Amino acid sequence: MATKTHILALPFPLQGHINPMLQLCKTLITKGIHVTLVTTVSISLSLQMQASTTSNLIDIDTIPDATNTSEGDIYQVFINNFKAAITQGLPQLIEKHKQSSYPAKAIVYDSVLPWTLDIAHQLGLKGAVLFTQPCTVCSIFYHMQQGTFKVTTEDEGSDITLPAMPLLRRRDLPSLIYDIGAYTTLLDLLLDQFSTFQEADWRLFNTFDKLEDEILKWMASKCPILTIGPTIPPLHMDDNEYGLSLFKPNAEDYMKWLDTKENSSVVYISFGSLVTPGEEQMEEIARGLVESNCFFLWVVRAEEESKLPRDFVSEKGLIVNWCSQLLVLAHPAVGCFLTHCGWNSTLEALSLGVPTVAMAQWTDQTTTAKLIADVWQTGIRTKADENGFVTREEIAGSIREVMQEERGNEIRKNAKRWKQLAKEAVSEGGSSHNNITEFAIQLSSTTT
Ligand SMILES: O=c1ccn([C@@H]2O[C@H](COP(=O)(O)OP(=O)(O)O[C@H]3O[C@H](CO)[C@@H](O)[C@H](O)[C@H]3O)[C@@H](O)[C@H]2O)c(=O)[nH]1
Repeated sequence: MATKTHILALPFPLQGHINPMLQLCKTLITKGIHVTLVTTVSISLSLQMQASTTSNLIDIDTIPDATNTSEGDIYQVFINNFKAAITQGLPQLIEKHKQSSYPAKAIVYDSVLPWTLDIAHQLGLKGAVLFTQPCTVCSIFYHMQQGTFKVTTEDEGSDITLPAMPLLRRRDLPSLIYDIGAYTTLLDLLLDQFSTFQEADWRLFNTFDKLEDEILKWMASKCPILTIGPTIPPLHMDDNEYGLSLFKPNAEDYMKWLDTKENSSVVYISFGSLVTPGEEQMEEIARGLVESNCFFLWVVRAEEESKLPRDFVSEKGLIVNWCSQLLVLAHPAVGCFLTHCGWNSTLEALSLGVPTVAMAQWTDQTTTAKLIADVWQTGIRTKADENGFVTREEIAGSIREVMQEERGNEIRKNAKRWKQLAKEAVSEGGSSHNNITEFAIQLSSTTT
C-alpha cells in the first residue's frame, strides 16, 4: 500500500488563526494527505475537541513550552515564548518523524511565524506559508516592509493611493499603521510576515479570486500565490465545525432559542476571540441593541462579562459566552451580524450570505470594514469618533438600516451574490478548489 504524504501544520495559537489552518488541513486530508498539527503542550491542553471526526483525522503533536523568560508587553511575552518553544522543539519533532515510517515532507505555517521556513529548509522540508488576513491588508504591510509606503503624522485626512487598491483614507488602513507607535510589537510581527516571503515554496491566501481580484493579481505579479479560501467547513456535512476551540461553547440552548424566532429577525453580535471593548463601549452596544428593538444573540466572553452594564437585562436578547458561530450564522432567524470584522467572521458572514454591521476595532479590521461597506457592499460601517468610540444611536441606526430599511434590501441582494461566488470558489472546478488540488498534487510529488 502506498504511504500517504505526511505534512506538519503550525498555526499561530489564536482562534482566528487556528480555524483557517484546521479547515485547510481537513481539505488536504480529503485529498489523501496525512496532517499532523503542531502546537505547544499548554495550548494543546486548552484545546476543546468539537467534532469527533476532527480528532480522528488530524494527529496533534506537541512541543514543550519554553521557560517564561521574555520581557515586554503581553503581546511580546506571548509571541516570544511561543517562538522560543517552537524554535527549540520543532527540529526535534521533525527528526522524530524522520525516524518514523512516514517522515513529514513539508510544513504549512502561519505567516506570522516566518522563521519556521528556515528550520524546515535546514531539515530538508518544504514550507508553505498561510496568510490569515485579507490580501488587501497583507499587501499594505508588504508595501511598508518593502519601504514603498509609509505613514506620517502629517497625512491625516489625505487620500492614500496604492496599486490595485481602492482609494483609502488613513482610517481605512490597518490601525496598527495609522496608530503610529501604539502597537509596535504587533506591527513588527505583521511586517515580518514578508521576511521570508520570496523563499517560501508556496504562498497560500485565505481568500478567493473574485473577492480580491485586482490586488491578488498584483500580489501574484510579485511572487506566485495560491488562493485557498474561504476556509469554511461545509455546512451540509456532519463535521460542520472547525473542530478545535480555545473556548468552551455554551450548551446549545441558543439554537433552540433561535428556532423560536421568525426569519431574519435576530441580530447576532460577536467581536471574535481577542477584542474586548471597554466598559463604556459595552454599555453603548447594550443600549444600542435595546434601542434597535430587534431580537439579539450576543457573544460576551467570560472575561468580558464584568463590563456589561450592571443588571443589564433585555427580554429580546440572549447572551452566551461562546457559541458555534457557523451554525448561528446559518440559522434562518439571523438577519444581520454586528461584527468586529475579524477576517474569519467576515468570510463566514459572506459565505453564508449574512449582511453585516461592520464595527471594526483594530488591526486588519479597519481595512476589512472598508471593503465590506464600499467594495463588496454587503454591510454598512459604523461611524466612530477619533478614538474609535461608537455611540448607541449609531449602533441602533446601523442595525435598523441593515435589518429594515430600503438600503437593507440592496445589502441583502449583494450578500446573496457573494455567498454564491464564495460557494463557486470552493466547489469542484472553482479557483480555490483547483488551487488546493494543485497544492496537494505538488505536496505528493515532493521529494525530501
Ligand atoms: O462565539 C464565537 C465567536 C467566534 N467564533 C469563531 O472564532 C473565529 C474568530 O475569528 P475572527 O473573526 O477572525 O476574529 P479574531 O478571533 O479576532 O481573529 C484574529 O485573527 C484574524 C485572522 O488573522 C484577524 O482577522 C482578526 O482581526 C484577529 O483579531 C471565527 O472563526 C468564529 O466563527 C466562534 O466559533 N464562536
